Amino acid sequence: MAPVNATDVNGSKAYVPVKKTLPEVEENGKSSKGYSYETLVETANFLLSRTSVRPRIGVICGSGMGSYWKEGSLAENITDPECIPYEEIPNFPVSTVEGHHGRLVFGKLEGVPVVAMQGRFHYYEGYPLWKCCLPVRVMKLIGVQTLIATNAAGGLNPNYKVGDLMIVRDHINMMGFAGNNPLHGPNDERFGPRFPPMNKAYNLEYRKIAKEVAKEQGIDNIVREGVYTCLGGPNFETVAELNMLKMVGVDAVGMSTVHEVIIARHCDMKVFGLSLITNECVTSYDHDSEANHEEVLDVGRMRQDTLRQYVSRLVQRFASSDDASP
Ligand SMILES: O=P(O)(O)O[C@@H]1C[C@H](O)[C@@H](CO)O1
Ligand SMILES: Nc1nc2[nH]cnc2c(=O)[nH]1
Repeated sequence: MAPVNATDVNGSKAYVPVKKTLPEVEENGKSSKGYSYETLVETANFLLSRTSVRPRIGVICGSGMGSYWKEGSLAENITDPECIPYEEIPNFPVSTVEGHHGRLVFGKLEGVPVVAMQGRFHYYEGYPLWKCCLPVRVMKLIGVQTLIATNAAGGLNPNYKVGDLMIVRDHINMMGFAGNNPLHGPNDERFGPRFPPMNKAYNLEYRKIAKEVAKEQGIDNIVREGVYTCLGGPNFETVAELNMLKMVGVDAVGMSTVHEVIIARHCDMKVFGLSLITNECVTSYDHDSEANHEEVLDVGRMRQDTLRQYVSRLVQRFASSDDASP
């Protein structure tokens, strides 16, 4: 495009667009569009060299599931644990959320080899989406085939109560509507296709198993199934935003998971999503309460035994179901 004339019709200086190519932001020599396949292989090889467990299932422990505290949480229940702090893992981001553990725990849950992320990376911490999801690709490279992504979320469905669990049936990628997608940028076919489908994001068989296990454990009265959405955070939502989300069919609102699931499905991992409803979304101006992070953590602590027992059994049942399938 030719530069516009520097003098506008009134004789004053007009804006002159300068044609320049913005450099790709480099961080430690890595492109802003994501680390290369080879770089992530380096990270995966580091983890394989530091651990003896070879997990097929990866669990992301959300805010309601012991990413903040130790005693009684799922990750603390892993037997023969091999723990690696994020700071020691090449190319890994570090958790900036105060109190988050920030480590990978390799070991066994009900005899099944797993790796758990104790502390995840959120967009609101300042990481681009691709970086928030980097651990999912690393999991894939070390042999993980199933991702269990858990989160804390606000309950928007009026039938939901604080302390309920929601099996994620589907998600709405709100941030993606604005063009912010973890797959944005060049595609490496070694991870997956340029245009991955997303209509079977949350594995149907796992969802059936999760309902069966809820019955067996006598918690089916608190286990729901619904649609999750992620907003960038860190602020909680306005009344108007929540009413809009309700209208489009959202049952629970959080600040994670959706982009991790997109990356997992892109590289053909099977996915199960679970939300802990930690607060009621306020959809009326007459309502006095306000969402807050302390409540999220308190409800997580209150439900930690139930969650630990439920997710541990799910791991065991998903593994047997995978073994049985051709
Ligand atoms: O990591 P998750 O998605 O469980 O954490 C949610 C979102 C925010 O980090 C936090 C808000 O309290 O809970
Ligand atoms: N965006 C969002 N994230 C949450 N995490 C826990 N509760 C909430 C909530 O109400 N909104």
